Amino acid sequence: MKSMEEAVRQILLGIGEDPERQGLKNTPFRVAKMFREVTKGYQADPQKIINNAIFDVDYDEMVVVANIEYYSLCEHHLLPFFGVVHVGYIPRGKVVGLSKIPRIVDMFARRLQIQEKMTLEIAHLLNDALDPDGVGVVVEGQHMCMMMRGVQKDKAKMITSAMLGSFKDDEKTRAEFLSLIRSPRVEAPY
Ligand SMILES: Nc1nc2c(ncn2[C@@H]2O[C@H](COP(=O)(O)OP(=O)(O)OP(=O)(O)O)[C@@H](O)[C@H]2O)c(=O)[nH]1
Ligand SMILES: [Zn+2]
Repeated sequence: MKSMEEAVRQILLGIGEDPERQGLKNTPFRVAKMFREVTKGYQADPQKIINNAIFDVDYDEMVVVANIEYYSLCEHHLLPFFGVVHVGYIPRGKVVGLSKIPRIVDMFARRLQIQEKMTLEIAHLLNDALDPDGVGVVVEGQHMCMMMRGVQKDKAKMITSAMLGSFKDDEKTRAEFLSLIRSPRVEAPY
């Protein structure tokens, strides 16, 4: 903790600032606290998040939760990337409590990430926990490291997907999922 604060102090010195001036005096403390907050997904236990909320149900049609907003940090630049996640699955006897899906998204988003890995991690956790007929995850992301620096393309959006089971093997299932998340009724807020 103290070493994180010292590291932030060094960054302030590195950019030519005066870490002792009034506005910056508490900044090393604030930044260390902020980093712990936005990376608290490392401490989360996936079993604890979902174990108590798996329910036996006969429902065997597609379940879709669209437009789950997330904020993550790219592991290359420690700058935010953010957007929405769409999750779909076809249960095989077991469903998960609705709120647990955004909690799973947050658990993986609040780490240093690349979007592809986060997409896969969400899909595999649901697949392992529910043993469903299939899982689909689509992630839309805008990356600050590409918007405010580097190539500076602020309209470019990255779209990644992970399709498992019937979402991978069955074209109709995949098409149904993609059409549900593209429906104007679930238009992304971004
Ligand atoms: N595939 C992928 N790449 C990412 C993600 N977040 C950031 N990147 C990219 O990671 C790459 C790192 O490339 P480097 O050449 O090592 O770093 P850089 O010199 O800062 O690259 P520029 O951004 O092109 O200036 C960049 O192309 C970023 O756009 C992500 O979630 N997925
Ligand atoms: Zn980056």
